[in-house]
Amino acid sequence: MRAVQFISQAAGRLRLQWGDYPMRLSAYAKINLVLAVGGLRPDGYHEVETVLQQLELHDRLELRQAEQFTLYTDSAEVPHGPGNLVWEAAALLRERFRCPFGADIRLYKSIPVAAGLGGGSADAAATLVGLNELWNLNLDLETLLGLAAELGSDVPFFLVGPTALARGRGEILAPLPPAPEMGVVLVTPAFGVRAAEAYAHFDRLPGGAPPDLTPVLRALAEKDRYAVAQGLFNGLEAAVFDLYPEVRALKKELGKEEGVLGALVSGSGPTVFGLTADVEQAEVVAARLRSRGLPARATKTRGPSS
Ligand SMILES: C[C@@](CO)(OP(=O)(O)O)[C@H](O)COP(=O)(O)OP(=O)(O)OC[C@H]1O[C@@H](n2ccc(N)nc2=O)[C@H](O)[C@@H]1O
Ligand SMILES: Nc1ncnc2c1ncn2[C@@H]1O[C@H](COP(=O)(O)OP(=O)(O)O)[C@@H](O)[C@H]1O
Repeated sequence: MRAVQFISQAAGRLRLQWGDYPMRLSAYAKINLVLAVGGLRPDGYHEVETVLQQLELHDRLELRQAEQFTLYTDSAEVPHGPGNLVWEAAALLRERFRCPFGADIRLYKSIPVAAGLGGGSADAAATLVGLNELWNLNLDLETLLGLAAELGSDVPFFLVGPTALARGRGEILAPLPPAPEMGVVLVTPAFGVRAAEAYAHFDRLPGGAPPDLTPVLRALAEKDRYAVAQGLFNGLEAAVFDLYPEVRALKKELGKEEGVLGALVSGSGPTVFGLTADVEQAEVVAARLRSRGLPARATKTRGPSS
């Protein structure tokens, strides 16, 4: 892993601001522009090669020093204690570094849960960064990346963003040039899909040809949003469609919309995203879809300094 390359970028990746009290962080969602899935490994994970891109859509966290450790969240869809990735990240730090400290953490969810948008992973990464500051642990990025990988395959990416290539089970990162700014329409059905379920079903289906990542990597380097949209690929998509045919229908609907340059299921789904030239176009498309009763929202890609 080229973790060292990321050290100087660390703090800027998660928007981190704290005055006297409390510390506030934003935890940004992701989409997978490309997700190539390889073989099942002896440890139960699949080899992947994926281009991850952060979005402006984000959860918010507030942290402050306290005697005990407590977690409040405004979402009824995530655990309010153990099992919440915020709780798990804090527990890992406390146990590994024998931290005697407590904290009150408030988590305000905006990223849909179990939607393929990496919300839990983003929250976990933000918690690692926030508590590292709050508790003065002085852990370097390489250490944080290792802890992040223990919490989940996608968590390390959220320490670096906004655009990266991930390999292995998702934890081996290489930076990529930030994507050109694009509008993103998200259509998220009311049900969730677990990553384990999508990968397990992938194993039951016949394998396809592995995609060539070169066009998307070139498109990112050239900041060519049309070529990025042309290169979209998700190896889990067929499994998600097979399990949930309504997701295939949603992708068709979104792909037909004027102004949508390309559409794809994000990660293990069920969110389908559509790329547009800018956020204004994404808002127009999302409003049109909402007027037809579809659960759509607009956001945009996150850039290096946003
Ligand atoms: C599919 C992806 C695409 O970015 O994300 P989501 O769309 O779910 O957010 C990731 O691979 C999900 O990453 P993450 O959600 O962190 O997964 P983990 O908690 O590490 O693993 C959950 C389960 O998914 C399966 N898994 C995960 C990653 C991987 N490379 N191979 C796998 O087979 C395993 O069954 C594992 O037990
Ligand atoms: N802070 C959190 N936010 C979202 N989901 C969480 C969180 N903590 C634990 N989870 C659990 O993690 C699972 C995956 O959620 P999420 O990260 O939103 O989805 P995905 O892996 O599809 O991107 C869900 O079952 C959810 O209950």
